[in-house]
Amino acid sequence: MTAVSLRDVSKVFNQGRPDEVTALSDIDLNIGDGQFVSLIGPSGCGKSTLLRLIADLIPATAGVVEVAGKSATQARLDQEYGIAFQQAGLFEWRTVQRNVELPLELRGASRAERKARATEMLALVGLADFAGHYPAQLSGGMQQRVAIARALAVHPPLLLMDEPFGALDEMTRERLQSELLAICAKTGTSTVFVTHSISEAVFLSDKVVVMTPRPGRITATIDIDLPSRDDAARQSPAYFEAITSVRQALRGSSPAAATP
Ligand SMILES: Nc1ncnc2c1ncn2[C@@H]1O[C@H](COP(=O)(O)OP(=O)(O)OP(=O)(O)O)[C@@H](O)[C@H]1O
Repeated sequence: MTAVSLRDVSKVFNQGRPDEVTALSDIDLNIGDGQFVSLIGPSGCGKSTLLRLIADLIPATAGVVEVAGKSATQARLDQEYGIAFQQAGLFEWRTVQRNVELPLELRGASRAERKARATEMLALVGLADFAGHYPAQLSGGMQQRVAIARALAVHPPLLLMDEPFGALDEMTRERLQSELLAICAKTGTSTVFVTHSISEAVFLSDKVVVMTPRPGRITATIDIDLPSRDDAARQSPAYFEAITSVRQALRGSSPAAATP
């Protein structure tokens, strides 16, 4: 089945006003079940807007957005996806455990079910021993792992992530990338991942979608085929070749490259 499908989608902000912005134009994108897809492109090319359309946080101006074969609105109501942003966005006054329980509370899950699921998710992200801590007592990387656990707590088939590792140091980032891949493989979750990092996109993805600004469009879709997704993969010729392909696609799409 198709996890996400966008057909001929556009998004115009402030339509009809002097400050009108066409953030996205002619977007066609299909993401298969279990696929990991990254969106990459220069600032302002509409990556976050695309993610927000899929999440039904904002409506499309034209075109069709479907998640798990349903309208984006229905998919949101059915909690078909979890979201994690650059800021972990945890509630400071709730313990780690109770942060992860939140989406289950919103769904009306029983106390026992919430506790069991949160415990399972915290074990999955390696934070079983921190359930009783408060967010301020955790490092940035640990807070991101709590945010991922929370996003996955309702076992959504789809995970939407907007630069979740952007604020982390390189070593923590690489470790969380590997952990995320392991979690997605274990749970069969499809993922849409926004990043500014070419190497991050290549390491994580089955498919890298390259976007260009003004108006935001998709200019290339690059399939990534690495022999493995472990640390050795970061040294493989296939990894460096894929990085070059994405870099070239980005150069081709940058305004500077169009200047004679
Ligand atoms: N709520 C809004 N109202 C008006 N314009 C908006 C709004 N949200 C985004 N835009 C505009 O839409 C365009 C795309 O923005 P978006 O945040 O999706 O880009 P991005 O690729 O995620 O950028 P970055 O990499 O800097 O995060 C930009 O020109 C932005 O100014």
